[in-house]
Amino acid sequence: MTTPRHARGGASAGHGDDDGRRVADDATPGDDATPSDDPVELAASARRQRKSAGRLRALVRHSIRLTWAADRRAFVITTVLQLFGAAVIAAQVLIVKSVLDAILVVGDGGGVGPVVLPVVLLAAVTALVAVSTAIQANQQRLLSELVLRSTWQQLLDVAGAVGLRAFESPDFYDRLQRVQTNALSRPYQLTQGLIGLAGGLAGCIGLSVAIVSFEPALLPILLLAGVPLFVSSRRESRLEFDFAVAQTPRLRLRQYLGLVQTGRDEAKEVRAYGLTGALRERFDAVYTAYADDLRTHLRRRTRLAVAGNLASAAFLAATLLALVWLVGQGRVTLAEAGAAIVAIRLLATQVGTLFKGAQQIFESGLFLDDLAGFVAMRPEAEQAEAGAPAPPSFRTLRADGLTFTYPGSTAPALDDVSIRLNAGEIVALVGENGSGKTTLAKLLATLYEPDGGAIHWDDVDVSTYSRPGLRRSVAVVFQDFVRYHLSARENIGLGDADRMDDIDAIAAAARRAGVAEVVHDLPHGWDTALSKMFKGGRDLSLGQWQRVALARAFFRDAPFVILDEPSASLDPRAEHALFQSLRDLLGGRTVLFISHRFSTVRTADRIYVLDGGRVTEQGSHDQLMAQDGHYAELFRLQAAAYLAPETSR
Ligand SMILES: Nc1ncnc2c1ncn2[C@@H]1O[C@H](COP(=O)(O)OP(=O)(O)OP(=O)(O)O)[C@@H](O)[C@H]1O
Repeated sequence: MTTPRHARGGASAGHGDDDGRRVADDATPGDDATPSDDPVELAASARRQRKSAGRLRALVRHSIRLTWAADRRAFVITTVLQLFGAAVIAAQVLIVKSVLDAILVVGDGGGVGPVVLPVVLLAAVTALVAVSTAIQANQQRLLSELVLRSTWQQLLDVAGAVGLRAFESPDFYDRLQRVQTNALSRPYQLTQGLIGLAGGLAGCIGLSVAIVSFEPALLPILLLAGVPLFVSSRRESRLEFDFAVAQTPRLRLRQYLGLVQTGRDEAKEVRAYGLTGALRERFDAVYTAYADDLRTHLRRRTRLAVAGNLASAAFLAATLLALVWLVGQGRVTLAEAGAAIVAIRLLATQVGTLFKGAQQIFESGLFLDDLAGFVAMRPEAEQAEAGAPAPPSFRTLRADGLTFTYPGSTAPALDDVSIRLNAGEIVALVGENGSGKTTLAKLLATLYEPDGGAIHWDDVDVSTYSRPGLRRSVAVVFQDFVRYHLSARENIGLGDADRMDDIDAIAAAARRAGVAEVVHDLPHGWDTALSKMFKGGRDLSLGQWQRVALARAFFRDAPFVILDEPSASLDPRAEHALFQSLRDLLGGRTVLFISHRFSTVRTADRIYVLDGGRVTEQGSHDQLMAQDGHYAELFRLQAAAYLAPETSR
């Protein structure tokens, strides 16, 4: 992503950001904390990472931080229960030995008395394990959900902090998509992996101690049994990475094709053009191809898992044979041998849990890197928009020699543009499609930083002010304003979220924008959702929506108002009323408006004409008509279109 002009690098602003930094720091050389979006490079980078020895350590550290930040209590409870479970497993082995000892005594003609206590103990411990497992499963589910929430919070923090320029970058958008997609499944996998790793490790240690207490020689043979599992699980995780990376583009296409067929906005056109069948076929084809690849992939994974487990089983068999030999030698008692068999079986399960946990963490590694790289963008983005407290308004706003090229474009959208707005003036921007009007409005609203030139509020370069602070003094109605699928109250109240409860002011803004009656007729008044997606909701006409967008800007009560084609969907009466009363409606505020309708433009104090990203003419309507240039030509063209039928009568 292109670094904004005023980016100064920067200190971390919160723990989430620290996390992002640290994973990058923890990673060993060659690790790539901000992976490329090229699938081949991603796969190669993932492979490099998996080979590094510190990789698992770095991932575990990051996983713990993520989980800890999500919910300490649930994390502690789950970990303690897992460790408790592991300790109990080791105790179970020792109790089994006591039971066997007691049974052998009974077999030798002794009374049943000595058997009672170990059997009761074994039953109690078994019940304890069952209860602890049930509690743990619930805690684990809760923890996974909380990690998911925390991941979403971090993701939304970044999405909200980055400048608009980021949304022009395919790299940013790809990463946002990937983090979003993964955020749904990876935190769960990560939590499971972490807990499995901790529990498996503790279980292995406990059982190893128990086995060593019977016969130390058994342990090395048993440890060897873990090697094939280790090798096969590493290969499996590598396969999983490659599969995930290779399938990402297909997955995105599938998601998109699903969206087009289920989206409300698309529904009209899909039906009008009869696209249901064609789109469905494409969706099915993409899904089938994925399913075929998944089958092949799973076959490979199964082959690996079978090979690993068979080899491991062979080592286990060798251990059991060794045990029989040790019993024959008299080095191990029958009770110890029986308990050792139980321990060996349990150890195999624990080793499996351990490797599965490590594998899950490895498989989440790509997601963690993506997330870390993504989260690390936040402090830089915030730093780029930081500055001195912004003044509440200006007497004069001056844009001097603004130049701006959209990321990825070669031709500038604005080229050496200078304009001026005095407080209280109504200034219009006109020009043909693509001449740069909206781009200039976005720069004046401080949504983009210019590549060259500067914007001054009372002779101070606005890049020295906090941009969010400046934006509090600006109200914009965009050409493609947002129709929030929220209540009527929120649709207007979001103009100034801090005053959302001020229903009187919201109602006043609605009256000024001519939408109060529409709200009055809604079934639940202000609480009616302006969307058919929710129960009791209502949709509005495009013109009514435009009035809602205007009401939102009026409610903001900002000294500088930008209106980008505010009347495009208004009927002629409403448009006339809007521009006739613009001065009253906006009472002394500075207004910049963009319009293609010259009948509305002529009311402006000053008009700037843009052509090919440059200001070519400026002045009042009368001055521009007198100049007889581009403006006059466009004005006459439009006027003639209206007058032609009448004159031809
Ligand atoms: N997000 C973008 N990325 C790349 N180029 C863009 C982007 N938005 C606009 N442009 C280009 O910048 C130039 C100016 O666009 P702008 O939207 O400012 O024009 P406009 O005068 O507002 O046009 P219209 O009257 O059609 O709304 C055009 O060449 C356009 O293609």
